[in-house]
Amino acid sequence: MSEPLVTLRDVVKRYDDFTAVKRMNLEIGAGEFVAIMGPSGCGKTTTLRMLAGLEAPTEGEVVIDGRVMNDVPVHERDTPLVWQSLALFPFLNARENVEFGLKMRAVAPGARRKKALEWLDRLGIAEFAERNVETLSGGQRQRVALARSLITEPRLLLLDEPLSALDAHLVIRMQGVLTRLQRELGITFVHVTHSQSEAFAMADRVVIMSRGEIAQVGAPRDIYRAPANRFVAEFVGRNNIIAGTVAPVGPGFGLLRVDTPLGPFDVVADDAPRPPGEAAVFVVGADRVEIGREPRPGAVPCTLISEEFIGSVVTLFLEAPDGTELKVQAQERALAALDAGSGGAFHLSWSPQEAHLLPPGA
Ligand SMILES: Nc1ncnc2c1ncn2[C@@H]1O[C@H](COP(=O)(O)OP(=O)(O)OP(=O)(O)O)[C@@H](O)[C@H]1O
Repeated sequence: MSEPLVTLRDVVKRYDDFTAVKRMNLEIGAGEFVAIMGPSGCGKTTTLRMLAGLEAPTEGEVVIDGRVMNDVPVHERDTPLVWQSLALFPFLNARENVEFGLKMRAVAPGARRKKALEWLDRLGIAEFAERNVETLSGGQRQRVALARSLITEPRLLLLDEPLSALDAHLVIRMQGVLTRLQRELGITFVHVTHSQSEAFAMADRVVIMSRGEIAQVGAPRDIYRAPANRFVAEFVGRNNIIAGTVAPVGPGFGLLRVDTPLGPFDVVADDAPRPPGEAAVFVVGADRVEIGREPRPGAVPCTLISEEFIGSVVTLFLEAPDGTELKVQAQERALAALDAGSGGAFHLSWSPQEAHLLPPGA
């Protein structure tokens, strides 16, 4: 990571006797795109509001660009926050809304007008400059809000679910707009979202929070393929989580054997001490499971419970004889040959390389 622009050092936020953020430590590099995600109430917005100066930490330090910001009021900061409801001024047109930040900085009318038009153009909405914002569509208003936040050229832009009110096709377009802008401008983005696809599509690093704590920080691929604990494995979804105990005799070759109710499985060993009989949990991505009609050595026999279509990708939910639910994700075309609709037995398998061990006790 580049030099950190933002450092959260042992940050705690309490509301009376409820702790919304528990001793959080995080560094965000200059020019990084970081997404914060997690279930409702996990402390995402509280964290973002502390970065924006809308909340003061109860303990710890929020450092931005080398300066401790705990007590710096919002109007002395350069950390605009864009959120779902936008809070555009309804009595101003698009250009006037965008100009607002420069007006507050006493920039001359001609100069700020020119700059506002440049930003509206950059966001592809120059033609709406003189329109009242109330008459614009959701996506257009979202762009006005972004232009208004970016016109002061902040080093850090905070985004709180900015796309959650938009239609699915607009979300994809706005994701493109946001990532392009972020790369072109080199501004650090911290983006709070409920949406995994949004976070994984845009962010360099994703922070997963649970109950006021960071559960994992990493590149989207690492979070997806190598979850640090059961919470993350379940939260990112489409993972098969299989629990067992370390077998008395291992297969060697860097592999560990885990005895499970589905049978013994070999998985890639990690560095943790793994005495025989100790609990071991591993994760296999649903898209890494092979499914066939024929029994194969080591494959798990299953019956199909349900199917879910998302575009051309299908997820099959199956049940093993002991009641364990397993998921398989594949292209619809690849599954057509299996004739899933006719019922009957399926056999699932995966290679040891696709099985990711969770750390002991995680
Ligand atoms: N002003 C406040 N007073 C008391 N409790 C608060 C206050 N603000 C937030 N909380 C609590 O802190 C916890 C974290 O809230 P926060 O808004 O950060 O969650 P979130 O992860 O952003 O959730 P969501 O996804 O639902 O927006 C919640 O339990 C919330 O009720």
